[in-house]
Formats: sequence, structure tokens, C-alpha cells
Amino acid sequence: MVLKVLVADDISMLGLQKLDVLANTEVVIRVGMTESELLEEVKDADALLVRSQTQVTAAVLDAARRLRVVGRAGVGVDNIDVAHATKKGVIVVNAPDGNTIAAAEHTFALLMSVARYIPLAHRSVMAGEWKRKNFIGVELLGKTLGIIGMGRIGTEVALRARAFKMKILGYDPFLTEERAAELGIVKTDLETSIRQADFLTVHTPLTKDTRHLINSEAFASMKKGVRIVNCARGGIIDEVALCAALEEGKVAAAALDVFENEPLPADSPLKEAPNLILTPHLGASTVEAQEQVAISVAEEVAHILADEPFKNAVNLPALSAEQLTVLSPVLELGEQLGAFMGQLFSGDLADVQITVGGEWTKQDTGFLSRTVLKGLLAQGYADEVNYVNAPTIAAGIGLSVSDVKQARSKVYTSFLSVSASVSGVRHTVVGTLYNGSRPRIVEIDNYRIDAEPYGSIIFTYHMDQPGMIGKIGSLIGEAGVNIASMQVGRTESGGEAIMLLCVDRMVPEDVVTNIAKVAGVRKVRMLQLA
Ligand SMILES: NC(=O)c1ccc[n+]([C@@H]2O[C@H](COP(=O)([O-])OP(=O)(O)OC[C@H]3O[C@@H](n4cnc5c(N)ncnc54)[C@H](O)[C@@H]3O)[C@@H](O)[C@H]2O)c1
Ligand SMILES: O=C(O)[C@H](O)COP(=O)(O)O
Repeated sequence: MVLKVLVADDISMLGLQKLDVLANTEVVIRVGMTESELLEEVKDADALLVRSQTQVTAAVLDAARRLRVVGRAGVGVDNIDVAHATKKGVIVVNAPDGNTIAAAEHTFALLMSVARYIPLAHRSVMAGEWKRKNFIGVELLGKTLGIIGMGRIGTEVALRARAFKMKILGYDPFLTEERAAELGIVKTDLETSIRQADFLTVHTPLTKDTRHLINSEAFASMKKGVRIVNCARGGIIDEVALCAALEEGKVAAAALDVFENEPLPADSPLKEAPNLILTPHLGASTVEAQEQVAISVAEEVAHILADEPFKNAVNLPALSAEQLTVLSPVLELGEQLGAFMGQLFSGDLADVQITVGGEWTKQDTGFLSRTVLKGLLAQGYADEVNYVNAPTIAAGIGLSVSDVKQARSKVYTSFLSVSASVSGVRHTVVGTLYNGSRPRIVEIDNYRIDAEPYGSIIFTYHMDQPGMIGKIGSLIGEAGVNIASMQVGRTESGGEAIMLLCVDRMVPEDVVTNIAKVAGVRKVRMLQLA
């Protein structure tokens, strides 16, 4: 099958060339599609690449029957319905670092512009005027700059402001005193930054907490003559309140690169507001940034389509290449244990407990529950479930999942235990790795066992009595199926026992039925693992 990568926004060719590593792939560039064109084009797309213009709505995601990844050549993913993508198992990746410097430099260009009215003075000269007195600005030296959001861009803005010898206040819930001291800035609360700033710049994402963070109440508490910049997201600053504050002179000047509605509507009141400088979302628009974000996101998409490790997913926990090298056999064990459990104990699942034990507790095993759940839920959700949506599907069916770490292990150096209530009965499967890389099942409920969790498996619960192995083995042999290995386990002589037979292929249904009829067999299951 030919893979289709649909490019819906203007993305640098230098990046798109990175997709050439994919065999059998068609890159379809359709910039500026209408919504209905997008709904049609996305139907058979395996990947969709966008910037901030294309709205990747729930309807777009629902129309996409094969979509595995949405790649955002930039930072903000507010044009993508990430929650819906997660539900549908579609990975969303962005390019978080590529445009940081471009956005920080554009912020600085706007800070200088609000200090010295440069675009307004330019417009005046172009209109034939020479009004030097109208454009008396202020210096940055010694002024207080308030930065709301001290992430990548906020930090770069702070570093540049230090060169201008500004006093810098930073507000960010994740900013520590140590980090602030390291950057040479003062950590404050939101109100202090807003109240004391001569210049205020916002660098947060747009969330329900940051929408209209800077509103009329905030403007009221600011210094008269404050200058304001938004090069982050439209809507962080309330545009109506900003217009009013500019009209009354509370705000001396402001600059916006981003807007509540983009493109800016022709009748926007922002166009009439005094001392307001507008740029059309240019923060990331440098040659360097566009090349970097395009390369980064195209490489990520290529990795995802080739089933290789990737790192910038916004709807999956991050795993570095080093972590992946160490953890991949553990993750594989998790998925196989989940699948084994899901197929062996069918019924109403509730209350899954995933316990990591021994040496593995020293690793970041946050991803592990996704692999276990993917294996476990594959029984009921086959092709639908993947690492992205496994927790969402689990939550959707009311399955509570707890992750436990148990540093001490009496028996194994490291182990993984999956325990769940199935139709009211608690079952546990324990696995470990042999030689650090070969997954083994070592316990099933109270039975000790040693089996590889792969391929076709026949599993029985039966009475521990002479002749059982021979009878069951004969039925399988008569069906022409080879037995590769056999494991038995019992808790006491003459009690109930288990048998796990790895066979070269699935045995026919009627053979399974005949095994179930052997006297002393209580239950038989045919499992098919990857
Ligand atoms: N204008 C442009 O073209 C352009 C270019 C790049 C990025 N951006 C936008 O700039 C913003 C920042 O990007 P970044 O790469 O620095 O992101 P980032 O994730 O590195 O930083 C965002 C910071 O905001 C903080 N934050 C979140 N909620 C907050 C709140 N309520 N109050 C204070 N701080 C809060 C976070 O803790 C984080 O440190 C994003 O909205 C991004 O989309 C715009
Ligand atoms: O979030 C971002 O990366 C910026 O807003 C850039 O958006 P753009 O890719 O549409 O220029």
C-alpha cells in the first residue's frame, strides 16, 4: 500500500525532503484547502502536516480513516483537537524548539517597537509628515520587564532583556527560585509582575487558565504608561479590554503578533486602536526557524510511519532514545503480559494493577502501563487500540488502572506483575526478562511457570492426575500440529494444575472442544500472541 502524507500548510521543502527515506510514500501538497477539500483529501492520508492555519477538528479526524499522525511544524497545537486525536489513537507531534529563537527575537523587535513607535513613525513619514515630537519613546535601560510564561521563549526573551540592562520579573507556575536566580531574574506571582511592569510580555500557551489572563481587571492594576507585547497566542490578552486601555492612555503602546481570530477580521476594532502595532503571526517566520521546524516534524513523521522511536509527541509521554534502548524489552514484556492476560481470562475487566518490581523501579516506567493496556484491551478493541488511546479507552469503559512500584523483590532481580479483576475474580500474571532481553512468564495466579509469551499457545486447567499430558498431547498431535514446548505447574500433588503448550500453529476449534471433553480438564483456551 502506498502511504500518503498530506501537507496542508506552507512547510519548507527542506523538511519535506526528509520524508524521502520512506519507501512507497506519496507526499501530497495542498496548501489553502477549504474545509470540504480537506475532509476529502484526509480520508486516505496516513499523516497530515500542518502549521497554525489548518484547523484539525474532530470532523477532520473522523473523516481520516487511516491517519496515524498529525505533525505540527511549530509549537502551538491549539488548532488541533488533541483530545479527539488521542481518543482516535492518532499521534500528534510538534517541533517544540525550532522556532524558539525566531519568536524570542520577534518579541524583542516588538518590544523595541513599542518603546520607540517605529512602525507608527514609519507610517507617518510615508504619509509625508515630519512629526518628531509625536514619537518620543522610552529607553529599556533600567525598566522593569514582566514576563508571563518562562518556558523556552520566555527564557530567551529574559536573556536578551538582560543585555539591555532591564530588571526582569518572571511568573510561571513551574519557575523555581533557583532557576530564576540562574537566569538573573526575579520570580514573582502573577499580580506582582502585572503591577510592577513597565513592559509586559506573555509567553504561555492558550489554555482555559490563560484565556483573557490579561483582562480589564489586570489593566486596571498596571502602571500608567505600561507597554505590552503578545507574541504567544491570541486570546491571552482580552482584545476589547486592550483597546479600551489604549484609548484611555493606561497602556502607552502595545504590539500583537497573534489574535483571537486569525486572519484578523477586516472590521476588527484593533485596527482603530491608538499606538497599537500589529504583525500577521510572524513570530516563527524566519528562514532558519521554518527550515528547523519542517525538518524536525518531517523526521518525526517519517519515524512514526516507519514504526521507529520518536520523541516529540504531545499526546504520549516522552521516551528518549537511551530510555528506549533500556526499556524496550520491558515494554515488550508488558504488552505480551497484557495480551496473555486479556486472552486467557476473558470477562468483565475491572481494577487493573500494574506493579513494577526490583531494579526496574529505578527506571522511568511511565510508558509501561500503556503497553500493558494495549495488550490487555486488544482482545475487545483489536485494531482500534494503540499506545496513544489505550488509557482513554480504559477510562471510557470505567477501568481503573493503578501503577505500583515495589523496590524489593524476593525472587526476581526485576519483574512486572499485571493483576486484574475479571468478572469478579482476581487474576495475576508475572513476567521477567531472561538475560535482560527475553520476556518470560514466570507466574500465573499461584502457579510457578517458565514460558515465552509468544505465538500460538494452548492453556489448560486440569486435575493433576496421571495421563493428562499424554491425552492432551495426543489430540494436538493427531491434528497434525507440532508442540514446540510444554510447561506444567501445580500448587499441590493431586490438586488443580495448569499446562501451557506452545504449538507451531493454531489448532482447529474442534480439537480445542475435544481437549475440553478430556476427563479432568476444567478449562482450555487457545491463545494467539504476536
Ligand atoms: N508568534 C509565533 O509565531 C509563535 C512562535 C512560537 C511559539 N509561539 C507561542 O508561544 C508560546 C510559548 O511557546 P514556548 O515554546 O515558550 O512554550 P513552552 O511550553 O516552552 O513555555 C510555555 C510556558 O508557559 C507556562 N505557563 C502555562 N500556563 C501558565 C500560566 N497560567 N501562567 C504562567 N505561565 C504559564 C508553562 O509553565 C511554560 O513554562 C506558545 O503559546 C506558542 O504557541 C508563538
Ligand atoms: O506555535 C507556533 O509555533 C507559532 O505560532 C508559529 O505558527 P506558524 O507555524 O503558523 O507560523
